Amino acid sequence: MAGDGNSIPELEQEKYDSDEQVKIICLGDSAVGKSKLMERFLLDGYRPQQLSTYALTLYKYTTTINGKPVLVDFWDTAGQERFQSMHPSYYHKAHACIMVFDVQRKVTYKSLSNWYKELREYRPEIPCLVVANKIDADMRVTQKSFNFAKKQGLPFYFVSAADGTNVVKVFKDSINMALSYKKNSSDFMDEVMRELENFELESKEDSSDKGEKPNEGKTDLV
Ligand SMILES: Nc1nc2c(ncn2[C@@H]2O[C@H](COP(=O)(O)OP(=O)(O)OP(=O)(O)O)[C@@H](O)[C@H]2O)c(=O)[nH]1
Ligand SMILES: [Mg+2]
Repeated sequence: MAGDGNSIPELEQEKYDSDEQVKIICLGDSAVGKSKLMERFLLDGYRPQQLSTYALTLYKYTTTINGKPVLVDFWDTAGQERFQSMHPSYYHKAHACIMVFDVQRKVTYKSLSNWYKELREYRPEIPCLVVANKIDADMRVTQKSFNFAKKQGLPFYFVSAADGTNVVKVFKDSINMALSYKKNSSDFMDEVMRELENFELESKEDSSDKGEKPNEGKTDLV
C-alpha cells in the first residue's frame, strides 16, 4: 500500500486539506459490523468503491452543513484488521474515528484498548466515537456498563446496524466532530508533528557536524 498511493486518485490524501472534505475511519475487530453500519447509514445511494488491492473500501457521502456542501470519505477495511493492526496510511489525515465492538462478543470489547492505542500513535488528537453494535440481538446488554469509553472520556453509543438504532446519530455526530476538529486543531497538531520531526533531524545533523561518529544514534534519511 505504501509508496504508490498517490497514483490512485481515490487515495490522494492531499484532498483532505481542502475545507470541504473530511476523512473518517472505522476500526474494530473482524465481523463486529463495521461494513453493515456504513451500509445502513448510506442506505440510499451510497457508492462503495472497492479497492481490493488496497484492502480498502471508500464510502463517499455528500451532505450540507451550514449551507455548505461537505464531502465525507468513510474508510472501511477489508481484512487488515485480522492482523490486529492497520497500515499507517489508513490513519493518515483522518479527522475522526468510529471504533466498533460487538456487544455479543466480549473479546471484541477487550480489543478496543489495542485499537485505541494504535489510533493514538498516529492520530493523537482526533475525535473517537465508541460504538457497541448488535444490541438488537439482546436488548438487555444496554443495561450493562462498558467502561472503556468513559475511562478514556470518549462518546459512547449503543447501536444496531440490523434495525438502525442510533446509526444515523453516530454518523452525523462523527461528521460534525470531524469538521470541528479540522477547523480547530488538526492543522495545528500536524504542524507541530512536522516541526518536531524537522527539529529532530536538524539536531542530529548538528551533532554529527560536531565530530561525533557518523552513524552513532543516527537514522538514515534515505
Ligand atoms: N444481529 C446483528 N447482526 C449484525 C449487525 N451488524 C452486523 N451484523 C452481522 O455481523 C456480521 C459481520 O458484519 P460486517 O459488517 O461484515 O462486519 P465487519 O466488521 O465489516 O467485518 P470485516 O469486514 O470482516 O472486518 C454479518 O453477518 C452481519 O450480518 C447487527 O447490528 N445486528
Ligand atoms: Mg467489513
